[in-house]
Amino acid sequence: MKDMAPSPILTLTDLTVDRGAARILDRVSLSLAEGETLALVGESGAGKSTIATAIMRLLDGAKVAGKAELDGAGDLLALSEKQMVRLRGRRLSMIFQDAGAALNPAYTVGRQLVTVLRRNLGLSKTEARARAVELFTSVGINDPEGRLSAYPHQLSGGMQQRVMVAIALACNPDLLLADEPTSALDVTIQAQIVRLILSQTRARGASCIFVLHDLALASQACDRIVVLYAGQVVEAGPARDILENHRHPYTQQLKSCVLEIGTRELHAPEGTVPPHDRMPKGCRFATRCPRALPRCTGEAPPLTPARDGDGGPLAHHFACWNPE
Ligand SMILES: Nc1ncnc2c1ncn2[C@@H]1O[C@H](COP(=O)(O)OP(=O)(O)OP(=O)(O)O)[C@@H](O)[C@H]1O
Repeated sequence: MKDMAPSPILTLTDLTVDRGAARILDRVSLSLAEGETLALVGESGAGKSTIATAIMRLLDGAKVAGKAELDGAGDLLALSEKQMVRLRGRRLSMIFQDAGAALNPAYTVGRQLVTVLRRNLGLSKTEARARAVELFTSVGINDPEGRLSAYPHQLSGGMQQRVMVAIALACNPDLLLADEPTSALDVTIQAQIVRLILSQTRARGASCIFVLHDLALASQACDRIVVLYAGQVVEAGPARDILENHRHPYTQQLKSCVLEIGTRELHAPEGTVPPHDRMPKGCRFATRCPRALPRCTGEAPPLTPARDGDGGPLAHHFACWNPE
């Protein structure tokens, strides 16, 4: 019988990142199916951006171990910089938190987009300009022809991020990494930009890893959620399972914080994350966990499937000795 499971476009195996004595990411494994959107959630410092940046091979001054296999390209962590240059933009693209800082202030946004199109797709000047107008239209930029000659500072934050989305999607990448692309924007336009990124990636059949703070938004917008705590995956699975049938007490805390405060912003649960260079040997969440048992401080819980016999990398799993 033909296997109908979607094939993974990206598989991370034991991705580990050290900065000096601090272990920022600890054996993170996850898989992303073709055409799937996956949200990385967790409070500040959990390592979400580090995962995205490690996949792009844009981490400076860190020691990276493990594997990041992109379908058809092999282990990204083992490729040369020259090979990575060929993949960035074409197969992998990233949208950063602050579009204002990511765009070059000295060039018009049209020139920046046209350059990407010409360099990666080998289009002529006229073809690239026509394609740039189409892309600006698809990301909801009014007067796309006129806006091509604007400098970044002449555009609002929301417009700048739309330009970044157009640049990131210009070469139809297979995988888009969006690192909290709305954190520098007004609350009123945050959801619009998230929806725009997801609709545009889905329309192109691309996969997307979305770094988000907001568990509610992640569960509405994405297919799967990975919850990170202090550099480790504590729970992962289909978005609905994570929202409605989560097993890890940290996921519960993330969810109740949002619900209690009644905003769309993720507020950190009480207490603080242990420092990276002094992580406990047991469960890292034990010091803040209302369900902690003596075992939790002595022994780290392994990731366990939430349902018997449900062991695939895309299934719901969690790491806890005393789950909800
Ligand atoms: N360039 C750097 N030098 C030193 N430490 C860093 C650097 N970048 C990140 N870190 C540390 O790595 C840890 C993980 O950071 P990361 O930005 O990946 O977390 P995050 O979950 O994305 O948080 P946020 O939501 O605040 O962006 C943090 O403790 C951070 O201080």
